[in-house]
Amino acid sequence: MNDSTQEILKKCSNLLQDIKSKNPLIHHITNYVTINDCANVVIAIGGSPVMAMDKNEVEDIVRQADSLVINIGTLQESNIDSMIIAGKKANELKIPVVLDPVGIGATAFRYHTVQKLLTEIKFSVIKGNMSEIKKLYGLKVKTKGVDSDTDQMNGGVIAKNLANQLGTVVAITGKEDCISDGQDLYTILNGETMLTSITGTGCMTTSIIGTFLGLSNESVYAAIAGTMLMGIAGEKAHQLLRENEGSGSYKAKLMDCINLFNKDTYIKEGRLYVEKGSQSV
Ligand SMILES: Nc1ncnc2c1ncn2[C@@H]1O[C@H](COP(=O)(O)OP(=O)(O)O)[C@@H](O)[C@H]1O
Ligand SMILES: Cc1ncsc1CCOP(=O)(O)O
Ligand SMILES: [Mg+2]
Repeated sequence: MNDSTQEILKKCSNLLQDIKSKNPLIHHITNYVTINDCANVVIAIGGSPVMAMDKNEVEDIVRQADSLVINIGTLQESNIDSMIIAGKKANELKIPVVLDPVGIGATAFRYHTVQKLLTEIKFSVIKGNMSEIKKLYGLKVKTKGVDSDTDQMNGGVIAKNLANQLGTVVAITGKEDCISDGQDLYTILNGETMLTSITGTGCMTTSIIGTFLGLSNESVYAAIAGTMLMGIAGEKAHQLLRENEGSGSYKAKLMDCINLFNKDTYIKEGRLYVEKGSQSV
């Protein structure tokens, strides 16, 4: 691990402490499958969630918020205007916005909505699984609902190129997580296959990134800190599983590990690989 890796882990650690002391408010326009889990992870790391979707109130809510999470998991026509109103207001007020394009490859409706969101809103971070980011990048993908493509090949190149194209930070989750601001590439080796045995770990990762964004003006560190937190917590939760305990117990332990994640955890457990811009990926 080189110095710059250590510095980044320290930065993640400091950001987490800031969340705990400042309690940022995170506005979500999100899906009804994982909404409660997303609210709980935000609280577990020290933030304060508010879920508000109606177009009559999103502008008032986002004004009070430190960041905005837009997640299209159960996209409905009525929420598209809300997303655009909230996103534009957030941009105007310089409140960071993160997008999770859940299941973008599953329907034309989701795909065209994301294209519209991209023309109307400037996102600080776009976080998706491999299928979602490949679709956004214009590749042909095998789509099965909101599930991810297990082929993780070229994740680094895709993250970097897409981040460049869209002028944002791109975070791809999977066996390895690839994060890029278009210049540097950060690969997170933390993670645990059991994270895929419960729904919502991707959405929760996005909400955690959103919480970090509420305090950091460097989006790439918010994306690293948020993504790595889920990977490490996933590993720790797995270590705590006893015989005869399955995905239900894993979910409860995951929430505990997210809540008990402390300032030293990044430094002790973080497995991060950094490739600076001049190095080709
Ligand atoms: N094969 C895997 N091995 C280890 N960790 C994984 C694996 N697949 C996904 N993860 C982790 O699970 C979490 C959710 O990622 P992912 O499954 O890609 O998102 P989504 O739930 O949106 O499909 C992330 O923390 C990611 O690092
Ligand atoms: C199952 C499902 N269906 C629509 S949204 C959703 C949750 C997706 O959560 P994640 O992207 O974290 O797996
Ligand atoms: Mg997802």
